[in-house]
Amino acid sequence: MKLLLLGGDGQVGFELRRSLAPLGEVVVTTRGGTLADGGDCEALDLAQIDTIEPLLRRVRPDYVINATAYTAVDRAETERELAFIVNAQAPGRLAELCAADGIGLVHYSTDYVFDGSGTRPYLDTDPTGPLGAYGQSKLAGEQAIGASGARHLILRTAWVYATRGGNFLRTMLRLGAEREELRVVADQHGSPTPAWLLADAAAQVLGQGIAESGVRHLVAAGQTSWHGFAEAIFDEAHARGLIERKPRVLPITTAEYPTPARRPAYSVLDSRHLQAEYGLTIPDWREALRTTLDRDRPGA
Ligand SMILES: NC(=O)C1=CN([C@@H]2O[C@H](COP(=O)(O)OP(=O)(O)OC[C@H]3O[C@@H](n4cnc5c(N)ncnc54)[C@H](OP(=O)(O)O)[C@@H]3O)[C@@H](O)[C@H]2O)C=CC1
Ligand SMILES: Cc1cn([C@H]2C[C@H](O)[C@@H](COP(=O)(O)OP(=O)(O)O[C@H]3O[C@@H](C)C(=O)[C@@H](O)[C@H]3O)O2)c(=O)[nH]c1=O
Ligand SMILES: [Mg+2]
Repeated sequence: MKLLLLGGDGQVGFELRRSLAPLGEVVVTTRGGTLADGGDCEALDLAQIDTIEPLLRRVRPDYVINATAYTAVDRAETERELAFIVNAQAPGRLAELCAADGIGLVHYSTDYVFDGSGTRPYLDTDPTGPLGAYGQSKLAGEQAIGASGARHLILRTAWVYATRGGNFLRTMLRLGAEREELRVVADQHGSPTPAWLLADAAAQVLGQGIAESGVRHLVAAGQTSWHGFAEAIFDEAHARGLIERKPRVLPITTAEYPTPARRPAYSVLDSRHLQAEYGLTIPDWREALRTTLDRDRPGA
């Protein structure tokens, strides 16, 4: 099997390089054509939409796994156009090309497609209503892929972190080393999900073949708040001797932490559909955090 992985240096893309390798030949792209570890790969800038077709024609993969996205939630409010090109137009074009050539497509989306007014974990089929430009652009990407006719799987996930890359875990460890006290919102609820879980699930799905096209939710089990996640990060990091001292973590409200983009107050996702379809085992978010810290030391 030949796989084309777009965005091999992102949080999820990096883990996909590992998880997809046993399935066959994996051709990897980054924006610049080199990997962060210095290795060579293919170059693809999703914002150059016309360059997608020649790459696909040359590589001729069985599946494309798209791990690229414009993920700067606050910056998307002022770079709306670029967010839509990368998160919606480019995936739409990619899906059209996949449809034409019988290529399967795996893509990732976000809990930020929801408005957060839910009171129980969101199902794949629940109505969306993104609050900000990032969520709107990701939803437009889902819709473009859905309309393309390509065989596809869109894994909607949330609160992704890893020991490398830009994410909440690494932000907390950095700020915790600098300050005695952090203030973290306690009224936004979701499910922190490690990048390795998303990469492992995609590999398992591809090993079996996409059963049915559509959107499927995939997050670690259980739920917490950003404040709860921060406390867990410091507790687990301290227990492993990764940090010398735990900062105080004060619970605050969203109103006390103003940001350019609005975020959903509740975006817990129900992963049971995907789990049943492919027989996946999904760990609890706290157990997944422990596993993550036991696998790798967080990078500086
Ligand atoms: N991070 C999160 O909390 C969540 C992420 N998701 C989704 O999961 C998927 C993977 O995200 P994640 O790994 O966390 O994101 P990262 O931000 O870690 O990685 C995104 C990757 O996309 C690349 N990229 C951005 N713009 C372009 C472009 N124009 N051309 C080529 N490459 C580009 C980035 O490269 P560069 O470094 O060069 O910019 C980076 O390698 C995305 O679809 C995202 O929307 C869903 C829910 C939560
Ligand atoms: C750094 C910091 C953040 N916060 C808040 C802001 C925000 O509400 C929350 C998380 O901050 P972040 O900037 O890490 O979160 P954010 O960038 O919104 O994370 C999102 O990224 C995109 C890509 C997704 O798809 C989402 O699922 C989600 O993971 O914590 C604090 O309360 N205190 C702090 O010191
Ligand atoms: Mg962020």
